[in-house]
Amino acid sequence: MPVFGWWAIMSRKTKYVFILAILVAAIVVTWGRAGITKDDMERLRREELSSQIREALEPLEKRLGNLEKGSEDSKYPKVKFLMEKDRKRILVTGGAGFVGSHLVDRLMMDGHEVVVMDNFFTGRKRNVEHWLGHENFELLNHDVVEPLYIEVDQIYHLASPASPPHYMYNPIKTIKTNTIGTLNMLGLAKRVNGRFLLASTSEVYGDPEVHPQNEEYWGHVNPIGPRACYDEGKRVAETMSYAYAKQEHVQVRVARIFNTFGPRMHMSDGRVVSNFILQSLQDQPITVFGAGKQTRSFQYVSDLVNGLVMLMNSNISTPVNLGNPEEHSILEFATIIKNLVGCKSDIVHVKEQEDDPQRRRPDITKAMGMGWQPKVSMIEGLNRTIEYFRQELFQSSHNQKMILRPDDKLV
Ligand SMILES: O=C(O)[C@H]1O[C@H](OP(=O)(O)OP(=O)(O)OC[C@H]2O[C@@H](n3ccc(=O)[nH]c3=O)[C@H](O)[C@@H]2O)[C@H](O)[C@@H](O)[C@@H]1O
Repeated sequence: MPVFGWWAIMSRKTKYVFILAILVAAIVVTWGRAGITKDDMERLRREELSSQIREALEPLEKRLGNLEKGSEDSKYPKVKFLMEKDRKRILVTGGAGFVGSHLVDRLMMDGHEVVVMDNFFTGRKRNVEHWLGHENFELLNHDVVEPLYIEVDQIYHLASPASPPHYMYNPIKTIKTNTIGTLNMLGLAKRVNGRFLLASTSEVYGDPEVHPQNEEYWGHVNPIGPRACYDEGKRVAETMSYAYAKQEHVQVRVARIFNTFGPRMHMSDGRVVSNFILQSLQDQPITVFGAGKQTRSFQYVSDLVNGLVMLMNSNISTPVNLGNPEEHSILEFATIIKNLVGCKSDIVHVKEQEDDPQRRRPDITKAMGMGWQPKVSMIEGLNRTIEYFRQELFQSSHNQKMILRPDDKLV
């Protein structure tokens, strides 16, 4: 039907409504065109676009935030939170060394503030690298032979080379470290009224005539032999500690540490455990010095660390042996390591060392009296250490450095 036909049959009222609707539509279109400019359209388009981008980015930002938070949490091993009154400021001299770094891990994880002082002669930055930047941690490149003025509550004085080839390498420096270095640290303990723990050694017993060695034994040391720089250095360090205790009322603790081993020993440490393990892992001859009848008793490093912390916080001011009494001849020990590694190395006998102590085993009755005893068996400790050196060899052959954190399975 033509349009005019419709118009003809529409009622008058419908015609008015129809005309009104057309007018309103025309006005809206004209006003709309005049009111919304091109710029407005562009702005609206941009706003729409940015809100779409924001919507798309929001979940990504959230995920990124979570990832950052996660990596922040796991950047450092977990430390306890200690109230101000319980938190101590603790100096560890030689804190980047083998034993020192394990002690630092323990003190950090217990929630204390730890200052590590090391001259990096035998210590390595990578032993404490996992704490760099932590608010409770400070690393000082400082030689203990120079005085240090800081404020601390406790001092663990471990600074000194401890492996025979290292301490014999520069005997005068070893003597200075153990005498002047110890005097400096005792002076600091006196000034700040702090507690001082000396890492002494089973070497104060020399080549012992008493077996096993208890703390009452005065020792049998050659004062002019090749080991004297260390043995006599530690003996006079003990003497100085008790002089400061008597004269200046410094609170001193003395740990006589017996042979200790574990991860983070230096590849060129030169002591028997690292030598035998590295030789076995590389199918090289295992070098027993002399006939190998001399004995040693080996403790795992975590047991030593427990003992050091316990002793520091005990009220025992006289010397305490810390060691594992399980005794083996060095020849037996070579066979044990060879079997654990499962290698083809030959055991060879090379020239014996001058003044090498023939028997060594701690009497730990006194340490047990303070509630301490070794928990890690020699075999278990050796397996962990073998694994550590296996990884160390692999990484160094790939030009990578081995960093062992306390929350890694090995420790
Ligand atoms: O490990 C330690 O904690 C101690 O190590 C040394 O004392 P030492 O018992 O002579 O340590 P090693 O050099 O490991 O020697 C142990 C025995 O193994 C022998 N050895 C060592 C190395 C080697 O390749 N082959 C070998 O037969 C040595 O002659 C010695 O009889 C230090 O002098 C101590 O201060 C330190 O506390």
